[in-house]
Amino acid sequence: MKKYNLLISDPLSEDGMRPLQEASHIHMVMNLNWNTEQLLENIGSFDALIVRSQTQVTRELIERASNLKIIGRAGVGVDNIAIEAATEQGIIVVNAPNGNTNSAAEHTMAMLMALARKIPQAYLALKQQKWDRKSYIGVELKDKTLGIIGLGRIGAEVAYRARGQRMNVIAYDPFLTKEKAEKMGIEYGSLDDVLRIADFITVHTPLLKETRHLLNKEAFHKMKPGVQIINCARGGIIDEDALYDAIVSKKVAGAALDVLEEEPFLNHKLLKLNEVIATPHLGASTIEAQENVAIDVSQDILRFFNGDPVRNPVNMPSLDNELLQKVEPYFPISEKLGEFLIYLTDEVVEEITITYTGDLIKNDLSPLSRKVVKGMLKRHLGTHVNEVNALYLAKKRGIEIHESKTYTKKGFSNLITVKMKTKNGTRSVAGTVLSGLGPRIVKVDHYHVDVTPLGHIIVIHHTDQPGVIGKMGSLLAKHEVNIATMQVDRSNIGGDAIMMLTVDKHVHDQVLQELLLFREIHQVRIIDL
Ligand SMILES: NC(=O)c1ccc[n+]([C@@H]2O[C@H](COP(=O)([O-])OP(=O)(O)OC[C@H]3O[C@@H](n4cnc5c(N)ncnc54)[C@H](O)[C@@H]3O)[C@@H](O)[C@H]2O)c1
Ligand SMILES: O=C(O)[C@H](O)COP(=O)(O)O
Repeated sequence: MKKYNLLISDPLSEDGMRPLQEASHIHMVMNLNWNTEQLLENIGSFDALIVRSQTQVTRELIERASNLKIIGRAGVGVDNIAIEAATEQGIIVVNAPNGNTNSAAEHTMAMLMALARKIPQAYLALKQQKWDRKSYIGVELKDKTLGIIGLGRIGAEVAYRARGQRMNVIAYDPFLTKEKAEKMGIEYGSLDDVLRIADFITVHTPLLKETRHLLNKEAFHKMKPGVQIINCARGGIIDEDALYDAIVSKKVAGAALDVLEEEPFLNHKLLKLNEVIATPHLGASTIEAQENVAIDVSQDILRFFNGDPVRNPVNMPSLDNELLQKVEPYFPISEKLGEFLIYLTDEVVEEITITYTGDLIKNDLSPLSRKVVKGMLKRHLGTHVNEVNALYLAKKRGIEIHESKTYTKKGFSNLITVKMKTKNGTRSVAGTVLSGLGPRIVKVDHYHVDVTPLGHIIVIHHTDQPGVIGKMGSLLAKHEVNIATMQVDRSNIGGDAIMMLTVDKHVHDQVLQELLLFREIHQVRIIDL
């Protein structure tokens, strides 16, 4: 049995990793002390890598990772992973988005309360033998307004907890509707509303181009005097210079920070301000969260190496069980349609249109489209192409991919038609899965056929006239090529026709050349699927 080498480069829960430890086909190496150079030097021998937020999985590291197939992030944020580079290399990235939600929300509440009551500052004074009750007068949370920017998993949990503290909550999230806010018992607002109204502002967005420095000089300017800020999401969402100035100018009364732009942060100027309290990125650091994320990521790594679809892909569409059950039977035919079609041309492919017809169209069919494109590219790019990088590789080669859906049924409960445009015209192939019989190619261009897409296939375009089949049969017999099945269709009597043969062995070029010597035969394609 093939053994896969797995590197774990950040501290993870041992209990959570047990499924991987017990898997006989996984060889786990835990190395928490490698510096960047050592990582670069050694990454080439690993099939899988698991990290938290500490290891920087840069483009350079990914480009050195010639055997890497999967990167697991035991947590939510993937801003330490060069996702684009991973996608280009066909490396799947998975994360564990649900396991630390609760802990991060609880940490946010702990920071909110500690900030409001100046607990860390008072504790520090006590440790320094100072009994000072005047300097640490706080504020109540009850009836204050908490502004939440980013109402995803953690933001929503924070909202529920803040309501429990009898706070008013106003939230901004591009996906938040008035109805949803009402249902949650909170107010829905724009970003400006949140900045203007809130007494405390907590951010819970990912770090993206759009969220970098979301709280900047202008944003602080719009806030209420005396506002307090919490960041238990990602360093970089807040412009740290702007926050520093806003605190020094007394516009902002305090800030609680679990994360900063550069970590570890020991000598940051913000930490020198009395108004700032901080923790060293501890939002997910609970026994429960660490066990949860380690289990989730381990299971996805195992699923991947067992050939099963992963649950939490970051650079591919995710497939829940319900969707998987519907689309999985169509995986083989989708890939074979792509593989088959590419044999029909010697020209550069400019455009691919994948049309889905039938019951399946209510679902996200992009996993099938990825299979089609993978099948097409595989012939020329080999095993390097997979479901992760197929669309990227097609785009890089200037191939436009279109997907369309139509309800109109044409005799099959579901039909997938793939059309390929080259400078010489278009060719197409359609396929389905027949109940109890499996995948079938049912149409090539406008001809109807019924062929299992497997093994060696000869596609012959010819003129419909007596004797062609006989001549062709004798020629194949002369070369000891046994015909397994044969399909014929034509445009009209005496017009253009197609013959599709499945044969028992690979057909050599010599046979193809001899077939083309027959006047009635216009084109021959030898296909090995
Ligand atoms: N401190 C920690 O240890 C810790 C632990 C867990 C998660 N996190 C971080 O917390 C953040 C949130 O995690 P999550 O699991 O809730 O993610 P999530 O994807 O469930 O939620 C993020 C939300 O932000 C919203 N959003 C995106 N752009 C926005 C914008 N410009 N303005 C307002 N909202 C926007 C999204 O619509 C989404 O609803 C992430 O940055 C994650 O990395 C930190
Ligand atoms: O995004 C996350 O999941 C958190 O920031 C946790 O990061 P960590 O795994 O390094 O604690």
